[in-house]
Amino acid sequence: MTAGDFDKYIQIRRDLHQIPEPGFEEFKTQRYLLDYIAGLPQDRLEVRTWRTGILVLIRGTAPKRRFGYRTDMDGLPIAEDTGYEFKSRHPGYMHACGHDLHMSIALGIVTHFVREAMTDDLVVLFQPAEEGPGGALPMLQSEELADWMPDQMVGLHIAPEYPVGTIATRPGILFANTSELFIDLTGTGGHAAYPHRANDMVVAGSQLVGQLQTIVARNINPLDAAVITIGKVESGTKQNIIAETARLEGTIRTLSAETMTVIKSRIEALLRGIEAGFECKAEVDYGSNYRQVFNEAGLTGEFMDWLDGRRDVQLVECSEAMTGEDFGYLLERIPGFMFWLGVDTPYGLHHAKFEPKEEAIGMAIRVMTDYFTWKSQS
Ligand SMILES: CC(=O)N[C@@H](CCC[C@H](N)C(=O)O)C(=O)O
Repeated sequence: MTAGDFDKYIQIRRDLHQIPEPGFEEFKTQRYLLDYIAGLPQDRLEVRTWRTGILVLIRGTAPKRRFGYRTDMDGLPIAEDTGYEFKSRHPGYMHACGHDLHMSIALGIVTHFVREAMTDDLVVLFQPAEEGPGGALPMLQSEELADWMPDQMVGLHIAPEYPVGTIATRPGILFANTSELFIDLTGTGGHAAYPHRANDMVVAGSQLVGQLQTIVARNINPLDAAVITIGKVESGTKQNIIAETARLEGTIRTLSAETMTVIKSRIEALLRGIEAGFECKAEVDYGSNYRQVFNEAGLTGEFMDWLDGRRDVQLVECSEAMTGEDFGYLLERIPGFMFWLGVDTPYGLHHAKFEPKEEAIGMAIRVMTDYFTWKSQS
């Protein structure tokens, strides 16, 4: 592939960047991807859709194995604040987690192997709803994937903190276990001047936010990493009305499944305390839960050794991160690994000013196509 070809994938990323959509509503994104794939030589290609996702099988010349590669597709509810000319055209939505780059890289991989067939088969999964409620598990369980199940799975995620050219990964756990967290408090609303006749859920909710932060600080071994973040609080309608309800929305992250259980039981204990203390009702819903991303040691070690010989890659053996990824479900069933791809930007994932360096797209396509070709020959 030439540098000119890589420019095409930058344009694709920019097109996709303009149409970020919520999980399982990636209709325009799916249409864009299907139109692109329809324009490729079709002789080795089979395409299936599953909800808003796509599965692409590229038949090898004499397949003995089936490799798998996965990209996510959805955007985030963030009002974009970049300086891009190709800003999101969907108000309040943005590709702020790199899924536009991920998809463009996946199209580059598909394009390469329909033109230059490898011996083995390759299945490329365009998976919806990574940010929630999670597309990986139902896609894994789908009829569409059942007879195309790969023997090995690879995925990447862009990393703002590393320079372009860097690949960071590790054998074992890479990303945390996650659980969403939705708490609803219900009390009694009323006039702001008569607090004694009401039961104020702004006060109960505020106390609860503080109490939740004591779980990681006071109930979890400091050597066992865990996070509770409340990212959204909703309560009240007007400054002189006592709020009847409060809703807290957040996420829990842990490096072990046991710690997740401990945190959930502590949350429930605190909710019983809030109910007793504020004479209100407290309900919790854990939304979607993702398994840890656990890199299979043999394949990850082999990939890292292979990368070590490349002059265009700076390999980093990184620490675990408290990010989550439903790719963990794929790795629970199929051996494989995920890695971070450096995109060098001062603003982190999920930030409105997030501007990843696009040169990483070509680099990732080159590394992944070389890797699958090498694996297919080994
Ligand atoms: C890579 C990344 O940023 N992934 C998300 C996954 C979110 C899972 C779920 N909706 C939750 O919030 O728990 C992340 O926030 O780590």
